[in-house]
Amino acid sequence: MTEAREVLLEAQGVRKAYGARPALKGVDLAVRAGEFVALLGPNGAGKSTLFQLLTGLFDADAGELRVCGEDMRRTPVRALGRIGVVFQQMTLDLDLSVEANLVFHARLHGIGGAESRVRIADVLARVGLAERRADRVRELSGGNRRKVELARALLHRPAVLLMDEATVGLDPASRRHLLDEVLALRAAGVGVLWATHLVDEAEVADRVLVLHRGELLAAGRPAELTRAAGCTHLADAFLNLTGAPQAAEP
Ligand SMILES: Nc1ncnc2c1ncn2[C@@H]1O[C@H](COP(=O)(O)OP(=O)(O)OP(=O)(O)O)[C@@H](O)[C@H]1O
Repeated sequence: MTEAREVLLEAQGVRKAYGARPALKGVDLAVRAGEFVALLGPNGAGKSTLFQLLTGLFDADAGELRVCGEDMRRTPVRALGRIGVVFQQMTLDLDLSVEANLVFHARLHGIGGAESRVRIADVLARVGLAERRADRVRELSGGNRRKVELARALLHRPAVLLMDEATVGLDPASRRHLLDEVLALRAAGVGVLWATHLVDEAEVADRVLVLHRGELLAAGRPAELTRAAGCTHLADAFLNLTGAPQAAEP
């Protein structure tokens, strides 16, 4: 059924090398409206490199990237305007209030005045932080800081949400909360690409893409991937495919 939905994010033949060392060796992927896709790979697989290309931080050596049909090379501003992103490293100003961090981001997207106030109230309510809007980010727990980053990523109403190892450093309950918040966005038609090295996060995805050493080794629903590898658990299938031991949960 998801196959009939609009493709929001598309990569075709994407390659990237750092000097002589290839980081992505020709990656094809698609994320559709309302679909949660896990990009599962061990350390060094190329997940962050792919995210840096998808967020326009640098160009691919070859291949194409499109967001809502907008080519990342030809119309980068329009393509980037449809993306929301939470990077692996936190990028909030700890000494500003939750609200001030969001106002700054709203202005970057040309959203000001009453519209900005309405949207900030909306996104903070969505992540359960309406009561914390005046608090400095420094006073928030790690889990709530991540939720502020999620709220910020949603402020300009992106079609696609990119989450790069967003649960790193969070305790199990906070990880689960953040994951649930993002899974709930599917109902609004948001497409999500969720990069992780944790198999349990990939188990709840609509589709899993296994990335290893710059190559996609497998793609499919978690149960399909598990069956195709002749395993009963996705963790074993991942281990078979990549040879990498599953990282311990934080
Ligand atoms: N700036 C860089 N210069 C040189 N090599 C790099 C650079 N960034 C990444 N690499 C290399 O490219 C490969 C892919 O790295 P990348 O960070 O994209 O993987 P990852 O899946 O995000 O891993 P991790 O989970 O450890 O961040 C690795 O071999 C890495 O050492």
